[in-house]
Amino acid sequence: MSTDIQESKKSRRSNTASLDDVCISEETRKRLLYRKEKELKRKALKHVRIDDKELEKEIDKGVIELPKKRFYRQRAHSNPFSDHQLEYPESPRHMDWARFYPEFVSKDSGALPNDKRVEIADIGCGFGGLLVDLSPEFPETLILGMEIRVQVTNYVEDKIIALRAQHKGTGKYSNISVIRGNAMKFLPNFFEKSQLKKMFFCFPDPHFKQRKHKARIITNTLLSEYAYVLKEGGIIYTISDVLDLHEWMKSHLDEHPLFERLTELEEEEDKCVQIMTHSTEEGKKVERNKGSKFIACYRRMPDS
Ligand SMILES: C[S@@+](CC[C@H](N)C(=O)[O-])C[C@H]1O[C@@H](n2cnc3c(N)ncnc32)[C@H](O)[C@@H]1O
Repeated sequence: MSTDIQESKKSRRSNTASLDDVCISEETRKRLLYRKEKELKRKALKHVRIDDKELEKEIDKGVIELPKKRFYRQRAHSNPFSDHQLEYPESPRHMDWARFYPEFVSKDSGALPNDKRVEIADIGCGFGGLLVDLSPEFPETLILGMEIRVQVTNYVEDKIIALRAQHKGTGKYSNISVIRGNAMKFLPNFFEKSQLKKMFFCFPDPHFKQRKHKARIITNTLLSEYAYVLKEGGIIYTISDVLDLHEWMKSHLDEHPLFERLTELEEEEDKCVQIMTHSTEEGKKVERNKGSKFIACYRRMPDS
């Protein structure tokens, strides 16, 4: 760990030098430097327990601050069909989740206990507001955000590192993590059959044009994959400010034999509905613009 931090400082110095040699605007230079510095820190600090001595020194120096969103901006859309050189495990058995939730690792075995698996997934988690708000509601449940955009994933990862560090000793935020991934391609590589209790689809990309509808994250084929990773009684939560997309998600879920809509009362009383309505960054933007939010939640039915 200490070697990692020394390496990170050394490499930070050499990267600063190389940026001096190229012709870029001051703003770009600042953003690149910020990203590089955060990347090095992320590499050094991620996947460590918060009681680690070296990390404590960094925290005491006040180095672990919340990331600044403006340095992580990137194009709003990422093509879910292109090959992003994403890393994904051969199968869920090949996934080492211990690195993502180090506070839950058993000291004896050095691994996560058998009953500790990701059970809540926020698909297309964006800047991670939902993860942060779900964390205290389900402190013993492992929650994962999956996000396709690199810089956005980096932001969420840096935010979780900072939050864990700022709340060291309390265990807070140790149950949330994020992974870069394309949920439309590799979900069964990450999750076993019937593993998940809840899946969130908050303000998914609307892909307005008809010829782009196939890129929507809810389709018949994808719903069958979601049904595969969800356990019976598990719930899919959807929310959107785009009525057309809401109707699209509803009609596909209504038509699918393995999903049934929650009753109005069930939706009203579900605390996750309250949380997802107000906690995501897109949801907050919709609120600021006085837009509408359309919600539909569906239960995974038993296999017939
Ligand atoms: C409009 S944003 C909503 C973000 C967040 N859920 C919120 O409500 O603030 C949609 C997000 O889904 C991500 N996304 C789109 N397709 C994806 C895919 N196939 N797998 C994972 N993430 C995806 C996008 O990069 C984007 O961050």
